[in-house]
Amino acid sequence: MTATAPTVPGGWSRYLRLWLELLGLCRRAYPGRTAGLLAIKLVSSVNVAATALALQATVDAIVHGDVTAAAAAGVAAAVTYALSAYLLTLDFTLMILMVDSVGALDMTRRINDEIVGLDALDHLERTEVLDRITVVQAGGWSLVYGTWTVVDVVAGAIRLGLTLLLLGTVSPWLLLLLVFAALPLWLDRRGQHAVAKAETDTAEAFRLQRHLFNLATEAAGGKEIRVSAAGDAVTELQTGAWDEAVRGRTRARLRAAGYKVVGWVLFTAGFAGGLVMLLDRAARGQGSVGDVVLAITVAVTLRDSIQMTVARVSRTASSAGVVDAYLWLRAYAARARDADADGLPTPAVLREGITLEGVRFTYPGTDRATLDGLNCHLPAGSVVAVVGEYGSGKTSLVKLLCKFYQPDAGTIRVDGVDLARLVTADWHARTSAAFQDFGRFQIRFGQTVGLGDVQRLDDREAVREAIRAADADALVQRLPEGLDTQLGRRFDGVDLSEGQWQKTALARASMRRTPLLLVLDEPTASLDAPSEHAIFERYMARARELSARTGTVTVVVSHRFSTVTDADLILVLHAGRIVESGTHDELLAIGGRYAQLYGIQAEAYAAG
Ligand SMILES: Nc1ncnc2c1ncn2[C@@H]1O[C@H](COP(=O)(O)OP(=O)(O)OP(=O)(O)O)[C@@H](O)[C@H]1O
Repeated sequence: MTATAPTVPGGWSRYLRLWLELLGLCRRAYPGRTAGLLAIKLVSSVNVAATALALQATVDAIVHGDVTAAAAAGVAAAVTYALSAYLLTLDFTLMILMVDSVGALDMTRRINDEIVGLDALDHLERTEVLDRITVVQAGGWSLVYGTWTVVDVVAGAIRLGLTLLLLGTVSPWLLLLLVFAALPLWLDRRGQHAVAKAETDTAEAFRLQRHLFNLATEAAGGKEIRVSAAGDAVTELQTGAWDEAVRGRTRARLRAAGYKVVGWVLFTAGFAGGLVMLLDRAARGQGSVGDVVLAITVAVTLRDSIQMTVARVSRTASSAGVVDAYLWLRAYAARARDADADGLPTPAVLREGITLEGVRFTYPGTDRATLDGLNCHLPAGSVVAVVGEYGSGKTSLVKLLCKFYQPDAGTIRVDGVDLARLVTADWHARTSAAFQDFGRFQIRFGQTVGLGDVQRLDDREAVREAIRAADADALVQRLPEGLDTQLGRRFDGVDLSEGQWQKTALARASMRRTPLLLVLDEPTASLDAPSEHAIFERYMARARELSARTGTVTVVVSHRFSTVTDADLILVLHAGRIVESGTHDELLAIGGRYAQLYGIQAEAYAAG
């Protein structure tokens, strides 16, 4: 995926399409409730005019001495007035139900499916994507709420239109109130725009604050913070981030409030002028008494109508920040998926292997290449060791092989086909990997292993086989309920040591039967020397077995050189470049960097 931002097609129509789509979602999930809500909003919007007309008829009937007509119109006025209050309560209750169910449940699932479930990893390290995910995840419900607010705006506009129509029948001059009504709307929108921008601008500071909070309260980071007495320093950093975020948002909210006050002052002036004119007409005996009552009734409710419409438009505008972020993320995800849609199938078996040609890679948001000028061939069926000092780029190289990122330049070929052209999900389905920062899935032990091949998640025999491959049989035997043991103390389960968690990650990586790429990134970093030895022996045997079955390339990353001496090919990385490559014996014979570092480590081990 390229680093450029996606363009979201369609100006205003894109909002309209999304609102209609979300209304469709509500209709499919709750047809009765959706129809009910639409009906309530429509009836409410015409009800005010009905009340005003009934009052006008009542007063005129009284003036003409027609008691029966006056009583009938009076009852109609009372019923429509009571109906307003009843509909308001019903509307509120149904709205809450709708937003809770569709907004919280269905939208969260959608957001996860559409955006968070992207196959690549680079989006999780791009701030422009992360900022939007922060906004959307916190406000998924507001997408649905915003949609219904748009329906409210339409209903409010109908109500406002009817109100103005009735006022126009009394005096066309009263229609000027429309101009005064538009001013607060426009000013309020400007304020909301500033607030939405401030929310996106400060999302990073909020994320930092949450990260620091989690760091201090979760067991892993919390231990180190307590031992190093860094609690105050972390709190200070957290307060700083919080302060920055809140200050930005408060400034924008104050500006928005200022716009609102100015808008209301202007409207109040216009409204007062209209009332003076009405009183003048009444004093000069123009129109019926009923007309005057009608004008006063609707003029009084006009204030409410406008206030409600302004509030709804601002609510819609305030959810526009979330809508924009959501549409941007959808376009981003669609582009990523489109790039994959025409992808080529992953081969069933590797025949030649994986070839890197002039590969350069720079992490998103950084300006220095982490890997540069990588040229090498990883033959099908081989065990390739990648060694080098800390930070030399070993893990970055395997991330490229796993297609989590795209190189900035150069190509990675799989049996001659550019890896970028293979369907990412298919390539992932044929990749097995245990990473250095392995996941600690706090579910049942059997599941944490079975997740390595979801199709065989419940295949206990397959899970047991993977456990044996990772030399973790003894660990399972010690667990109170074996494969069914719940992991993680937070869930009333068993906590594992670092080495034991690493073994579960290794077992997970052993679930797939036909991977084309098997990545073991520092697979024994948390294990003791005997376990390390046993694991390497088992993995060399497994690599040979996979090699015969599917031509799998096994890539082992290690900075302990002694563990990889049996590899078919050793790549020595230094500052993002391959500086030497060959077998252990060949590299020793060269007497270069590998030989030097191997010698130093062997001495250190002997001394230890
Ligand atoms: N997500 C990232 N964003 C930006 N820079 C990164 C990221 N991950 C790694 N780097 C940088 O890339 C360089 C290579 O890191 P990498 O993890 O590939 O090295 P490594 O050889 O695997 O190191 P180690 O032996 O410590 O695991 C380092 O300078 C690191 O800071």
